[in-house]
Amino acid sequence: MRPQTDTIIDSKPDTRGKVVVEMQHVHKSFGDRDVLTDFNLQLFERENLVILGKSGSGKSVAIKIMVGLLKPDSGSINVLGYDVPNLSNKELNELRLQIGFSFQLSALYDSMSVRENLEFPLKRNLGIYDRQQLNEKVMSALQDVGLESARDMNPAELSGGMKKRIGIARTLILNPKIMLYDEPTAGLDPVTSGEINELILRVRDKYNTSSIIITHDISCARQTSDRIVGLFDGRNKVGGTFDELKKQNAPDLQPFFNY
Ligand SMILES: Nc1ncnc2c1ncn2[C@@H]1O[C@H](COP(=O)(O)OP(=O)(O)OP(=O)(O)O)[C@@H](O)[C@H]1O
Repeated sequence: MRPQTDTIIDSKPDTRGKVVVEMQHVHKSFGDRDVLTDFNLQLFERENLVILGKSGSGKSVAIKIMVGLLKPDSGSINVLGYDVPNLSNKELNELRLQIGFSFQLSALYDSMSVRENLEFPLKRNLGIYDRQQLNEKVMSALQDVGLESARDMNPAELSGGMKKRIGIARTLILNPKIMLYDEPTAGLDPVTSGEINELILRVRDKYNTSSIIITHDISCARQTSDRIVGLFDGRNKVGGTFDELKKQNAPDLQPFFNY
């Protein structure tokens, strides 16, 4: 079923794979604050979908509902075939193992080296303790993000861009089917932001992942997106490719494009 948005332009419907995430008519309030009023989203296999919206528009709330960290007041959420609001804790854990969450602040453990940070999810989530297997997986993840040389460094020695890359490597190491990037370029200079954006594209191409990228950075949206959904007033009001949205000149998007 197509999402109910104000303006959806469907540029290449026939080339899309199967739907991996579907959120329909999702409502969420905190007290008397309505954050999501009728939020709809479809994410297709091997698609980079950007959710664009200003600060406080509910992007993170939408993602937390998607992975079962928050319960919606109403609406349906299906992720990789799981009916998210009705999952047991065991099923939720099963689902979350297939989703990689790249946090805004990288969330690396300062007391651990880069190598130890990357080994941590392998040990905790997959029960891998074999030294050779750990070494191979760590090196492969570091190669993916172009930072083999940082293996024995501590997070404090890394630049902001390097931290983001290691954060992405730590997420990729579990081979997720879906990647969630929360403000991947926040706090980075334009050159480093461009490198992170390229990495996001490489991850899609190499691993065939589907990704949701939450951002208010229009350059990030332009570079990384196959499709963009604009979240305004609690709803996904506009959708389409970057060029389609630019042409459309929707009032809600003007502050982003005119930035
Ligand atoms: N657990 C919570 N309890 C109460 N209010 C919340 C909670 N989580 C989010 N909110 C509110 O929901 C609104 C949307 O927050 P959200 O974090 O989703 O915004 P965002 O679009 O991700 O913004 P940003 O780009 O600044 O991260 C905000 O007004 C926030 O205060």
